[in-house]
Amino acid sequence: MSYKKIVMRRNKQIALVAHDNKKRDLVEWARFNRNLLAQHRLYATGTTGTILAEELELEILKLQSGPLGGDQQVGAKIAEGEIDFLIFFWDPLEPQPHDPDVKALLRMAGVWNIPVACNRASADFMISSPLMDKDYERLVPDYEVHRTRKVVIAG
Ligand SMILES: O=C(CO)COP(=O)(O)O
Repeated sequence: MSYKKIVMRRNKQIALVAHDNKKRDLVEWARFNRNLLAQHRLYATGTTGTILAEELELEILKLQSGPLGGDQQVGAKIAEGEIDFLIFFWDPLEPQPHDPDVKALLRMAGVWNIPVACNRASADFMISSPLMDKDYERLVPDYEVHRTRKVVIAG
């Protein structure tokens, strides 16, 4: 895999998502880190975003609720290069009606080398990392080979 280096924008674009049993964890974490989060541009799936906007009194760009396509919207934003970090407290103990979308979102983060925090410990490491600094150059996979892939059609 070859990579292109990109200089990251000063204000990072962070997507915040939590399943219902994990919303309390995310809210507590976000309250504690409110001032750090306030320096960035925040996106969230519908219900998570509504709760966070109320709790933090910060502007949050709200997408659809997860089961209605919110995870897919976050995934699309990742593919379009609009999200720098994903904080996704997914529930490891309960199946979701939109599990395929959850998997697809995590897959997009993998495809585009996006840092993902799936719980409070990993979110702590992410938000406190010196790599959040504006000079950090992110490695973006170069998928030119895939884009120009030739498919031989028999017949
Ligand atoms: O279901 C979700 C993520 O998979 C989150 O959606 P809500 O923020 O709308 O609850």
